[in-house]
Amino acid sequence: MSVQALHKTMQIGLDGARRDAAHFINGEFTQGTTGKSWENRSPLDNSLIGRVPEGGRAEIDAAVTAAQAALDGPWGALTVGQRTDLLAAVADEITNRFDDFLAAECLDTGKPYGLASHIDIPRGAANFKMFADTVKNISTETFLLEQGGGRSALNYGLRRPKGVIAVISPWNLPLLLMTWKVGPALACGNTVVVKPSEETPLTATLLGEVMNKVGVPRGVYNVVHGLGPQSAGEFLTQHPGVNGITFTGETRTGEAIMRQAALGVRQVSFELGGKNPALVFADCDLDAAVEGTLRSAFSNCGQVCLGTERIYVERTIFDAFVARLKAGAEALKLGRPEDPATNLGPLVSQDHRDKVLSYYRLALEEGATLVTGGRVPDMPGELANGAWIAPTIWTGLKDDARVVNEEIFGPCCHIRPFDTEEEAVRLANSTPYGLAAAVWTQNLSRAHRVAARMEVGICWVNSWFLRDLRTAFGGAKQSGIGREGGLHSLEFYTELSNVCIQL
Ligand SMILES: NC(=O)C1=CN([C@@H]2O[C@H](COP(=O)(O)OP(=O)(O)OC[C@H]3O[C@@H](n4cnc5c(N)ncnc54)[C@H](O)[C@@H]3O)[C@@H](O)[C@H]2O)C=CC1
Ligand SMILES: O=C(O)/C=C/C=C(\O)C(=O)O
Repeated sequence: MSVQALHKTMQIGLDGARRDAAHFINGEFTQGTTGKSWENRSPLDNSLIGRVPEGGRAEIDAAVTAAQAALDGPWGALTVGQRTDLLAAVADEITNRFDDFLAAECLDTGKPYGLASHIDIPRGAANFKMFADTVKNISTETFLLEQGGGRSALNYGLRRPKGVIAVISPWNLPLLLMTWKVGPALACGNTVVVKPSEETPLTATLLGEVMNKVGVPRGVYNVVHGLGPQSAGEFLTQHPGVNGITFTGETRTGEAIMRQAALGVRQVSFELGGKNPALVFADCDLDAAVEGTLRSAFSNCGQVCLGTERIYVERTIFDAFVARLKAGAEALKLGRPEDPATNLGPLVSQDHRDKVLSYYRLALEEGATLVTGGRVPDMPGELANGAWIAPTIWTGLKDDARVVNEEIFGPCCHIRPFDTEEEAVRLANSTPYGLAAAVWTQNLSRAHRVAARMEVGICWVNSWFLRDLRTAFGGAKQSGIGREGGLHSLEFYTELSNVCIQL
């Protein structure tokens, strides 16, 4: 199906010939009152997808007020069973409208259908289903305090929703990462105001239709579009009616949001940037290590915070690994989302490509050997106007090179040899980030030993992006604050109080 045909399949908010986005406030689609908007352009060919309204303080106020009213009213009055039934219905409706969500996500991001239909959209549904199941089965602690003389007191924990949660989400996995926060927030009984990334407004808007269709009360799920600083993002995170802020995105943005959250001492949950290492030992299954590293470096055009940008390979297999990764990268097919042969789409925007290209230039200035890529590829027809970029591999950089230390967020990686396990661990940990690592070895003892020493939130062994949604997920060091996933999400999305009863 062509992108033009996809435009016609979708019915978003204020429907029209173009796919204009809309705020979704108190169960209604609206263009808001600021009169400001921006163009949403396709990263495939720079064509106009539609316009996106920019929300201001009035829209944020209206959304937070609606969210609070829903908490005080119909949403707060539901039993856990009624609430989780509604969230299961949300999951089912996302699945019913799979093609609409797929079209919207691929319009905004240009990512291949093959990727979005296996990862982004199913996870959008699973994030509601899994947390609905989780909250039906939670218990809290109980302690009997023995005071002596036959007296005692019973203590038990109670979990209450935190209140109105601000969700600030990025553009790389828009539906997946937004619902990863909205799912547990609603399952725990909160209401949300979402500020999606300005690059990818469509799936958050479309989810509003799903909420209305299945009967989620108005005000429970709100969306206000806008930018970050001095716009909807900042206004939302500063709003005194917001009780907690959850954010996925760049570390420096996390710092800004943390300052905003300090007003009124609101709690934050952050999943931030990374500069993730892969350690490839000579005793690995080389086929699996090459295939896994190809995915971890290049999937989603390298726009995955868990992706690998630093690869350390034991010297005895270094040349073979570099040659095989190069061959794999050169075999990746760039193309349109709907083409089943496509492996890689474009980057999300021209601006982001400018940023990634600046690192491609910097790598050469810093003395890298270019193994492959490093350029803008020739694309046919109107695709020549898109944000395309070639998958790129470097070797030969010094450990203190900026390209080896700064998050680039593009389809690129640097490969460096190592001689000992100790050296590999030291190199992997020599970063202020601590999100993810991948270890490739068939030596079980080494796998456990090295994994235990990785200063990260998640360490994959002989795998990558294998996600069990019940597990703790988040970043160490400058890669985040807190953990979400399964029961861990309750720590942020609920307030735990202790009841102490003198018996
Ligand atoms: N998952 C990740 O780790 C991601 C990392 N990035 C990295 O971040 C770089 C910049 O990309 P951006 O889209 O600009 O990411 P960003 O981190 O600046 O923005 C993410 C979200 O935060 C919002 N935001 C920005 N400033 C804000 C503020 N002061 N208050 C409240 N909200 C604010 C944005 O509007 C957007 O919704 C990329 O080049 C990439 O390197 C980008 C997207 C995701
Ligand atoms: O929750 C997941 O499975 C994936 C998370 C990925 C990111 O947080 C990211 O790429 O930003």
